[in-house]
Amino acid sequence: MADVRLSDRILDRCAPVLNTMLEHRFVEDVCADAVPADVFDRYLAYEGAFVDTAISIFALAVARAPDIESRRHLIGVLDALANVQISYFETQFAARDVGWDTKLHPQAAIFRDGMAELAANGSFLDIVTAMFAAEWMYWSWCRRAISLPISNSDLRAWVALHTEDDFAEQALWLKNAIDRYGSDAELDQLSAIFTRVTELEIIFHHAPYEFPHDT
Ligand SMILES: Cc1ncc(C[n+]2csc(CCO)c2C)c(N)n1
Repeated sequence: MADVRLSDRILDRCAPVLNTMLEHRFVEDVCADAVPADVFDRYLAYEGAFVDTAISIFALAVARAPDIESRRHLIGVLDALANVQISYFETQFAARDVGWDTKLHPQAAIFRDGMAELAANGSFLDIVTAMFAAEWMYWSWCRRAISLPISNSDLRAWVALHTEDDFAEQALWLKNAIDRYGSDAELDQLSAIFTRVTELEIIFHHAPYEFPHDT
């Protein structure tokens, strides 16, 4: 076991919950080209809010990073979030009935608040692991989905964004950072964070299907 990387041990430990997320109705609907239009609209509103939150989370990671190499990399992530991902939502929202001011479904708010809390209270490695869970999961299912027909070109573009080299490198950087900065003694703690994030993801991806909501 000694030669198995910490990040792979975490993935192994968390495989059941990760697989549950990878089989989520939303993922299955994307792969079956069957996401209802109103579900996609609400998903985009909640996603846009999360990408905005992700900027704050990565900013905390920059603040707590142990060296300049990590800081440089994470500042690049912040740049991509602010100038590539947010731009995608600006274009989408201009053409739709939803936007930055759309009220979050309570379950989308649970995800946002849970992620923000993990970051606020977590160490550099805790934050890296939380975002590794979120990015690795998207990279995994989007690679599957991109080889299937997706008739909505906006949804297709969103899936494609998560299969590009830049995104893959980012997910791999997080994975490698766990191995570089973590130790086996942290396996339990980091696996708990990975599990918690993936549970929050499952809650988040139910939200666009549950409408109307009145809270
Ligand atoms: C709900 C949700 N979970 C994970 C991702 C994947 N993802 C794409 S960009 C980004 C932030 C940093 O790059 C993350 C985590 C997502 N988009 N939405």
